[in-house]
Amino acid sequence: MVPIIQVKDLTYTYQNSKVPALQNVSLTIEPGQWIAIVGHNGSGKSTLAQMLNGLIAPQSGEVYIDGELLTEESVWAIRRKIGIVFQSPDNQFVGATVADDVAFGMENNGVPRAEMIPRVQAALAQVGMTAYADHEPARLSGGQKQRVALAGVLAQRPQVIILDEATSMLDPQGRHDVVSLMTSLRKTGQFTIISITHDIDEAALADQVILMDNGKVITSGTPAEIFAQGEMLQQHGLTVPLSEKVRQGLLQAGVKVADHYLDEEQLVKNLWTLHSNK
Ligand SMILES: Nc1ncnc2c1ncn2[C@@H]1O[C@H](COP(=O)(O)OP(=O)(O)OP(=O)(O)O)[C@@H](O)[C@H]1O
Repeated sequence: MVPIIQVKDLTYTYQNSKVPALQNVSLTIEPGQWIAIVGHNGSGKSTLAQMLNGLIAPQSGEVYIDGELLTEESVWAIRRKIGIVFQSPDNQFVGATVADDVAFGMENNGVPRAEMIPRVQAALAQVGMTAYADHEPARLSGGQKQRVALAGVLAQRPQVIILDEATSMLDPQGRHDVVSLMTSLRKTGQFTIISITHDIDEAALADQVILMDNGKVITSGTPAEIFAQGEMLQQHGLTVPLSEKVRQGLLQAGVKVADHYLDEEQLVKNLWTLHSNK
């Protein structure tokens, strides 16, 4: 299988900075996966995301999307394969109505008008925002705005969706709505989802977690593999999910919980089984 994303030895230093934002970053992402990229502020996550769709060109190294090398010539075709939803719900709207806004990316890509309408409708249905098609984007809640931004990306039928801290400015309900949407998009198997996040509980839902620090990839693995390394996470300024803290606390107190990472639901089941078998 051709990896959907392959990054080889990427290095980048911003013009006005002495410290590299990315240093020899290499990684391979298989299609259909949900990847969480975690790391504390300034670790290089957003720079990497912008490099994946050619918003920033690498100073050295290579980016391959779906087997194709990202170059000045290929960047426009490749951008159609990769949609990004950014952090701020307020800075990504251009249309007067929600429907106009969802259509905007397709207009830029020269999709015929007759094709645009059903694609807008389908994308709005996919994010549960059909009833808001004629609303002004500015009047929506933060979570609704991010769902509309995601609809704009979906309407372009990308292979990869990057969410660059797309839930970080949302209230718990908005965050929950966007994360549920990501879960349902994953189930379709049609997209590779790359979520850059500070929310470790959100990262726990991913298939793979990539930990970055100081412009480097420190480690990657399943959430279970990564969260079992609590000390290492702390060294890089991150915490472990609540369920893992509870599990470790219980182990220390002599409770015979499972000896590996469990998400909240699995931990509750594990404790219930222990209780029932007493
Ligand atoms: N436009 C810029 N000009 C100069 N330096 C920059 C610029 N953008 C980012 N940097 C620097 O590059 C490094 C990586 O930043 P980047 O935004 O990629 O990290 P991040 O992990 O996404 O951080 P955050 O979680 O805060 O968004 C940091 O040292 C940052 O200060």
